[in-house]
Amino acid sequence: MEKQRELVLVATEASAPLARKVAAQLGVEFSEMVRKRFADGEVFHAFPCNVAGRHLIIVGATHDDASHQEVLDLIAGGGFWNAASINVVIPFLGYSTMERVKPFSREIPKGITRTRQIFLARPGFVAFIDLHSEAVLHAHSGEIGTLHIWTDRLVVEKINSLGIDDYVLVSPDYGFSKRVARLASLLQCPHTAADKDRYDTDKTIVGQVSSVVRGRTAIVCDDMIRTGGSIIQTACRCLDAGATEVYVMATHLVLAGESRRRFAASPIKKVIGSDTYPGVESDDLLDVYSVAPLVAEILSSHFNY
Ligand SMILES: O=P(O)(O)OC[C@H]1O[C@@H](O)[C@H](O)[C@@H]1O
Repeated sequence: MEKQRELVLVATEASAPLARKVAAQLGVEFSEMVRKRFADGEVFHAFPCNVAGRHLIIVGATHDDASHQEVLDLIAGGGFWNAASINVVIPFLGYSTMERVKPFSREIPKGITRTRQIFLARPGFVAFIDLHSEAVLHAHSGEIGTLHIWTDRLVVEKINSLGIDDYVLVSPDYGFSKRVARLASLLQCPHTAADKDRYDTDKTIVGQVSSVVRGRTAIVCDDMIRTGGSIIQTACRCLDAGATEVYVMATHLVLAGESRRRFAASPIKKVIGSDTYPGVESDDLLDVYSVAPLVAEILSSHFNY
């Protein structure tokens, strides 16, 4: 088959489950990288097939340092073995919330510097999914094709599938309210935003929510859940303001530390999110949908299939 001959789809170790789903949707085989670990922790990588003259697709979240480095290694490897083009899909971009710094803070804007490392490895095309901020797209000088994929269509399908009649979308902060307003216009439902303040690395405080939620189901939407602090507080403010029940939804389910336990103890009805963050699967707490159909569609149109 033409497509199978022209494309090679590989992934970082952690993003292989998502990459398999993308490959199935795209109608190509998933090529598992050959990996061997040395006693000192160094990792040997080899492509399982010839990539020379073929379009290499690399799927890899950069959620931890090892995966970030693996993405860089796979891009460099594709160049070394003469892939016709190197195309990267980053389902979750690590450090994406550190994209701006306060004047004189001496902070390193790692959202920018780490994204720049990816661009400097010389891929031809990089696609990101539901970025915290599009500022990172400007971390290169223009010669690389970038695409920011919004998952609006999947979110709309998921909310419609819940079968709730009267609901309000709620953003935990004003920064995300533009996206929530866009989703609300697609779903033709009301929307509102809470007022969130981040006063320390993992600590936020969320103010009151408008009475538009009274007597309705509130669906709190955000780009990511890390500790769960922002979204759980927003859910509680919705109930304080008279919401009948609360669902929460975020693309990237990081779920760090004690967050699962906090959700289990919260009044939240369901935690909904996608499979961009490695290791996330549906269970008693989580309702996970896949971004694979959307990623496959984007890749098909990128390669003109
Ligand atoms: O409150 P937790 O879950 O720790 O962190 C997630 C929040 O931190 C923000 O920057 C994200 O956009 C999201 O609103």
